[in-house]
Amino acid sequence: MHVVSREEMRNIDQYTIAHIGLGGPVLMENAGRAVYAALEPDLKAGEQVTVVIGKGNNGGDGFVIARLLLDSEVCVSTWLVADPGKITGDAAYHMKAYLASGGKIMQVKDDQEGFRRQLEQAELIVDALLGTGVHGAPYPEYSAVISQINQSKAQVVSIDIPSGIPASGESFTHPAVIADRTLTLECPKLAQFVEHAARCFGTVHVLPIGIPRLAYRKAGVRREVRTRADVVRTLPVRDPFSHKGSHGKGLLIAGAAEMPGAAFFSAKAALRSGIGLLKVSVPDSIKPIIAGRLPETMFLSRDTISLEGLTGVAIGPGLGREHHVGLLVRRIVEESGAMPCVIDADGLFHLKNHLDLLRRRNVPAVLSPHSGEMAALMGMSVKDIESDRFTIAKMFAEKYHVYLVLKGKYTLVTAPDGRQVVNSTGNAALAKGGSGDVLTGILLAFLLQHKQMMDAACNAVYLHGAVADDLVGHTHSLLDVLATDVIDAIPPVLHRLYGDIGSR
Ligand SMILES: NC(=O)C1=CN([C@@H]2O[C@H](COP(=O)(O)OP(=O)(O)OC[C@H]3O[C@@H](n4cnc5c(N)ncnc54)[C@H](O)[C@@H]3O)[C@@H](O)[C@H]2O)[C@@H](O)CC1
Ligand SMILES: Nc1ncnc2c1ncn2[C@@H]1O[C@H](COP(=O)(O)OP(=O)(O)O)[C@@H](O)[C@H]1O
Ligand SMILES: [K+]
Repeated sequence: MHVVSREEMRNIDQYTIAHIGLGGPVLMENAGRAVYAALEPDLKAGEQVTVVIGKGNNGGDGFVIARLLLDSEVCVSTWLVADPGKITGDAAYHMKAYLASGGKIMQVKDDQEGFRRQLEQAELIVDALLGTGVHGAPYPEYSAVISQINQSKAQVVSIDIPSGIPASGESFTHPAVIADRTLTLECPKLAQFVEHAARCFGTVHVLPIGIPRLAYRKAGVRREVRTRADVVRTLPVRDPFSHKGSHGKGLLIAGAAEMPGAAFFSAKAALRSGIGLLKVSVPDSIKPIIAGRLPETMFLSRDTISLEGLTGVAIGPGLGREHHVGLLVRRIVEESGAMPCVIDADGLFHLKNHLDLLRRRNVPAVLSPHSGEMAALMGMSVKDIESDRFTIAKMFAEKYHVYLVLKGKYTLVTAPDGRQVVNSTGNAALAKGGSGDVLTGILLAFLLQHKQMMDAACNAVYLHGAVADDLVGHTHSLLDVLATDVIDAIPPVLHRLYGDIGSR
């Protein structure tokens, strides 16, 4: 499933209309019908449904929905914020069809009191005020209606996007509808994955409206949401005659005297994720603790680290910030140029002023910062990163020729060529120390087993989140999931994914 900016969505619509020949009114009819079909199962006879309509094509969708509601058992009332005489194009076409079907239109500006009463009675509000075409803060008459909708006790369903939200995820301070549910047309817009905007969407359902895939290709969209089907299609399948050397020989350089856990989490997660052989390098002082818990690993002393015979390396979790550690990080990044190298946590800290090392590598490195680490790498604030993460991630990955795993609620993986994949799994149970270390281990193991680095990174992030979802869905709450729980719950999730592979 693609994820688009405002401009990309406009180009996709225009291509479909101009070159595929599906007219705007057809797409609008499809959109309205898809929304009606999504609403229908929950509609109750006699229910008060208020459709609030703006001047543009989002309002046009509203007219189609209102027309279909006319023939249902609900009581529909349709309120217009704009002047009907100013409605043009496809929206005017469907306004006419609505009126000709016996529908009535009220104008908010003509009957403010009636509108207030209507919202008080309403059980369901369909928000078709503003869609992807909004620019800047909603005009005063729209803002007033938005705040009335937000004060109402009715269920609010936004069409395409909660009205007022800038679709490309730009930061904003103006009012926007806070929906209980958003019925997104055709494909998700960037704003759905950007924190401030995302909070306004409620539950999201994406409704196809019949746009062919060719239109996405023509519009040059290279951004997707990872689905379970993508993961099942790309997980590595073991050759029955394979041996331990076939599944990667990795080295994990992690841990410090005061942070032994990080090395343990990454190592155990790598083992649970299928790595063939794992060597671990921790300071001698903590080796006995780690070795006692990880009998499956071999150990390399920090002073004699060599990459010979290895096929991949991960460096960073709990490493510490001393000067000599920085030298080690830079040496490893330079010497591992011909194999995958995951850089996380303190590894990123030490790389901050040496990012050019990344460009000299033959095999792109995989960096897995959270927003704070990304902000430090870029010399920006976390707020700046969060408000423009798609653009910043793309710029960084292209500039330094890396796979960037920008972690967060919707972890975003960006390839060196700018392709982007948004992860859809995971929950706030992962907002706890150690979760990132687990991901580093999964990343290392997957990079050494997948054919394509992008698939490896995306599948690792998907699995990490899916395990947290599985735990919270069955046995845990959002509070009590530990990094060790995530590691221990990898097997049942992988088991089910591999069960599905049987039929691929
Ligand atoms: N053929 C198409 O392009 C299709 C469009 N669709 C719908 O059309 C929407 C996009 O339509 P439009 O591009 O007409 O845009 P919108 O309906 O989102 O709104 C733009 C309209 O609002 C006005 N406007 C812009 N900024 C404003 C502001 N700050 N305050 C108040 N009014 C403002 C503009 O003058 C314009 O008339 C989508 O979100 C989707 O719901 C769907 O019907 C599918 C087909
Ligand atoms: N609210 C959340 N929803 C979904 N995933 C989350 C959330 N908070 C954190 N995560 C995930 O948990 C991991 C945390 O990584 P990180 O901050 O590096 O943790 P640590 O440094 O403690 O190991 C990331 O993969 C991140 O995407
Ligand atoms: K809307």
